[in-house]
Amino acid sequence: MEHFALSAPRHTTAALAEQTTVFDLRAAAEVLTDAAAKAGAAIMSHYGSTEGIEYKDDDSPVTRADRDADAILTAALRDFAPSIPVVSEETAADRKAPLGRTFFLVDPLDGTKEFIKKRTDFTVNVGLIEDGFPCFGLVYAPARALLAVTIADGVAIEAEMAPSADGADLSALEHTRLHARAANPEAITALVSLSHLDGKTEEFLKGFSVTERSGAGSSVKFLEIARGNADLYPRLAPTMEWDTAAGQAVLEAAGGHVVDTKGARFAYGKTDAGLKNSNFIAWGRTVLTPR
Ligand SMILES: Nc1ncnc2c1ncn2[C@@H]1O[C@H](COP(=O)(O)O)[C@@H](OP(=O)(O)O)[C@H]1O
Ligand SMILES: [Mg+2]
Repeated sequence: MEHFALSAPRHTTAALAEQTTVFDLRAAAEVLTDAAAKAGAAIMSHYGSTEGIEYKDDDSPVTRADRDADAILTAALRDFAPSIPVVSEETAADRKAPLGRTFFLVDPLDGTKEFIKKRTDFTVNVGLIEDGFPCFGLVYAPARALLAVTIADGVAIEAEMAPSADGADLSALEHTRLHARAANPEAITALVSLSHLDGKTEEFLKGFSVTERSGAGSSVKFLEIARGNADLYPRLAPTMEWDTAAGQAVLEAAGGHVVDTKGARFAYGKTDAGLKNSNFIAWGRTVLTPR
């Protein structure tokens, strides 16, 4: 894989983040990589523990790991960009309240079911929405030491990064640029939710020549398409905006696509729907229609 230089200057103060009318994506990537390493360490400190697991209204679990990681990420965002609203899975009290043109979406631990089962497919997610679409995303799978983050418009990288309570320096990480692959329509690799697979998704997959298929939890599915390891992830079952914003940003910067069932780019800020997503389909470089 091609190496990509990380040469832009470091800006870490709130003042600098907000001086620019075009959001400083590079600064966001640095600050959030550091916060993700810390959040990952907090999550891993609870790995394998069954203490403090509660269940939300949609029956999805929330653990101490979710809450600790959320506190680290939201504090980092408030410090970095105090005037940009932060909507987090754990703290979004009123999901119907109007949001401005720009806001962060945080899912501190996506794939909580997989985390509880002590699998490795769970992630830390931070996305930035501008005018309805994700323009920045960070996805971090601490149990895989795998970081993916957008560092400039249309550029996403992956790096090996161990969780660390001391944080991390993005500039010091060895990294490669992410490129989604072009699909062979006769041999599609599809990814599906491990915990929320449904009949509609099974039906949809019959429209394509799927020769390989695997189940995974969390935004790892977006990541595997962005890494060029799979072609298709149909999601015809409920998710929330914070589940998908970061993964979509990374995948789009890698040359992939996330579309709604009409083929339009998947959009955000759906406060009328309480930030619930409608169905979507994630693709690598090639978007196919069912045969
Ligand atoms: N009934 C429901 N309504 C809204 N979102 C749901 C849902 N059931 C599952 N989800 C979302 O789907 C995510 C898991 O997706 P996957 O199955 O691909 O791993 C969950 O993320 P969390 O694990 O962060 O709660 C949760 O937000
Ligand atoms: Mg989630």
